Amino acid sequence: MSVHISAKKGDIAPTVLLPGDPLRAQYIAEHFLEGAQQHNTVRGMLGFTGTYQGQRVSVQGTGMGIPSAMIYISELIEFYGCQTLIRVGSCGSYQPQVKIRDLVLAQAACTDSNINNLRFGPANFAPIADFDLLLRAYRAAQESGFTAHVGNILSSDTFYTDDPAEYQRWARFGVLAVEMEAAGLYTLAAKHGVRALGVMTVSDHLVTKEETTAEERQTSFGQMVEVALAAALAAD
Ligand SMILES: O=P(O)(O)O[C@H]1O[C@H](CO)[C@@H](O)[C@H]1O
Ligand SMILES: O=c1cc[nH]c(=O)[nH]1
Repeated sequence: MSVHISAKKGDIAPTVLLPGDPLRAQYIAEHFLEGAQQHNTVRGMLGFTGTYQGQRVSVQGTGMGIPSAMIYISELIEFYGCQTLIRVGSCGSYQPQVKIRDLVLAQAACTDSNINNLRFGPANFAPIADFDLLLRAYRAAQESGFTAHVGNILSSDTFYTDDPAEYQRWARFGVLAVEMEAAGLYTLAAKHGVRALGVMTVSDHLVTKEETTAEERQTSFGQMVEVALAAALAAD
């Protein structure tokens, strides 16, 4: 086992879906995977491995925020040898055309986190998605008739901000939406030479103030998982 995951080497598939919420990991295992076995309960950060259309897939909760997510992602890559990591999360829309329940495929992820300032000093590193995964996810969404927006997002260190209009600075530069982990995922994928993508569902809207209900989130959430699985397995 690694420090935060109790699975044995080999128990986790090379392809892993990464929801922030560990109970979403359980939901995905129960509704999308066949023969899913729980591989982690340490700190309640549930992880499961099963098959999807005959191919092994794992799903591992990451917790909220870049620091928590980077712990799990580091261990998945360095200890378990995972090669394809796809975040499946919720996000808040910054743009009127990115509507509630739409999908956002994060081509790149800005961040207000200090992770890359620590590495690169005054220069900036641009965390980006794996192009192949991104293309396959977009095509999968199109083929299924799901509305998916491709572009830049913000991975923020804060969920609650002092200034509710702060998002407009990012929105003016075309940033589509905010979440809290993708920049950490993309940075670690670049460091280790593995593939990563963030597929998000818009759960709330900073412009219109709309929010999804729990039931709605479950329905659109299914689209996000379908797209992530199609992209991951088509690329294998
Ligand atoms: O729905 P998840 O995957 O947790 O993602 C989003 O939701 C959490 C905030 O509520 C943050 O983790 C953010 O990135
Ligand atoms: O991080 C997040 C996730 C969903 N919605 C937000 O506004 N922020």
